[in-house]
Amino acid sequence: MPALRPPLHLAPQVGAGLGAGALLLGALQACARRHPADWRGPGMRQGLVLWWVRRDQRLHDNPALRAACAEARQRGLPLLCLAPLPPDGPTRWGFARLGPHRRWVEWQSLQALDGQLRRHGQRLGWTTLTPAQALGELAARHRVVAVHAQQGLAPEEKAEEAALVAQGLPLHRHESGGLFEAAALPFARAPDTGLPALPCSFTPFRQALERSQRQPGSPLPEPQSWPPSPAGELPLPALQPPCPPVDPRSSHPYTTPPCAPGEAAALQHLEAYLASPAVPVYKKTRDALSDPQASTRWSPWLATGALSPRRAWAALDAHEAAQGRSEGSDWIRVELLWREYFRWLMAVEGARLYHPTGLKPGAAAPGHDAAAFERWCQGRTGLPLVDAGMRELAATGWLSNRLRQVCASALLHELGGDWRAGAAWYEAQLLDFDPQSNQGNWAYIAGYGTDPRGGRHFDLDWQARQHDPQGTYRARWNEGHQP
Ligand SMILES: Cc1cc2nc3c(=O)[nH]c(=O)nc-3n(C[C@H](O)[C@H](O)[C@H](O)COP(=O)(O)OP(=O)(O)OC[C@H]3O[C@@H](n4cnc5c(N)ncnc54)[C@H](O)[C@@H]3O)c2cc1C
Repeated sequence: MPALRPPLHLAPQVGAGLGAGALLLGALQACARRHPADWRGPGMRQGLVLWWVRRDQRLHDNPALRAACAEARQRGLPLLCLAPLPPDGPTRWGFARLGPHRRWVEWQSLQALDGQLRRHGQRLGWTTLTPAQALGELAARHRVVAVHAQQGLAPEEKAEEAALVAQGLPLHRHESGGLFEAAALPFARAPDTGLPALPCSFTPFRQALERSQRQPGSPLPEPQSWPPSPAGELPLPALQPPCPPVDPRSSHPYTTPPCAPGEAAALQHLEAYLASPAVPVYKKTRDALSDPQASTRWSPWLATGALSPRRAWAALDAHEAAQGRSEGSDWIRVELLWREYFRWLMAVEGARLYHPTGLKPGAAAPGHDAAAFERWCQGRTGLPLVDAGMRELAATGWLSNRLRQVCASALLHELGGDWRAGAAWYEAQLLDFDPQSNQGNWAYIAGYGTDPRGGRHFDLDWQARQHDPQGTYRARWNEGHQP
């Protein structure tokens, strides 16, 4: 086996942290030089099976991982688990695509997955190269007999898959990350794509599911038997980004164990939340601005895939079986169905969700006031509730659902900003960034999505009186700041 060649291209280096470590294949090469035997093992000559890790960073309920393990074992080949990091680089709006909180959380989530895999004699390799670059490089040196991966939904994810297929890589896509597979939905499916004929808004989607009485599939168990990892050391370059300072006001301190990224913390949190008295009152508390018990806080783990939504749904079933159904448990399911709806909307509409007028081609295109957008990002709009929210987001990577709506509405309606710029800012900042939920919610509020009322304009004074009557939240985040 020849030593690994230098990478064809290196991912762009943006700032410090992960961007500065865009050198996996460089490190692979160095590793191969240090361990010349490592990448010449019989397994590698005969071939290998790959699990391409995407937004499914877990061992439980993971069809792609299970298929990769089964195929590797059946063929007697090693399994390589490889995770290209999320795309980084400057956005068209003038800021980096990965903000410091998300960057660190993405990294920690992979570290946690590596820890889980090591319990089974496996390890995780990662790269800041694109999937096509990284897997192409691998395939140039090793016989990659199969690549198993979670099926992508967003246009960028689909383009990544197309680039692998164009290189002749044997890609197997697995539906995962949602509650339902396409075939289990109660809607007709397009013969060419297999995609469902989705109702035009959320309520008929939910009602059709309720009428059909269809339930999400049961979560799959972890793989029972594991193939060997490729012989020798996996290249694990030291890419760790700096840990952002923990703001003592954070309501989701992701550097502390209960909120830490990864599957183990996700499952512990799921259990703890459902064992708490928070579930029955969820519908009444969910709009709170900063109380960590007010809503489930499952989204950061759902976003990386450390938690499967089917596992969360099944845990709710078990909770109800033991403690009874409640308004709160019903409503958590409704919210999980919102997530599901936006997944299918992205699958069906794809790139249209990124057009200036989204799903409303005849509508007036949004304007954009760049200076006002900048003030919005920095929390200097002079609108106290919005400024407080935007400061919390920048300082902690978290924002309650209510404030996500309020701040989005203010950007669009008070500040004349483009909804796509707002969506890009949330993408960079949110710990729980998820392409479907983010783009779908932004389009909805902007009136370019599936809101039957044509978009939302929140009355800021009313929102402040209703959700921050004493001004505590505004004081917490605005004190000491000039607008
Ligand atoms: C403009 C805007 C952008 C958003 N961007 C994201 C995003 O990038 N990632 C993300 O996960 N959520 C996003 N949301 C949805 C929602 O704000 C978060 O899912 C929720 O605040 C997460 O907190 P939680 O886990 O405590 O939610 P809960 O209130 O406990 O809800 C339980 C789960 O249901 C799902 N859910 C709840 N509300 C929504 C919703 N409106 N749309 C889709 N799914 C929902 C989430 O998976 C959530 O974890 C966005 C909402 C808005 C208005």
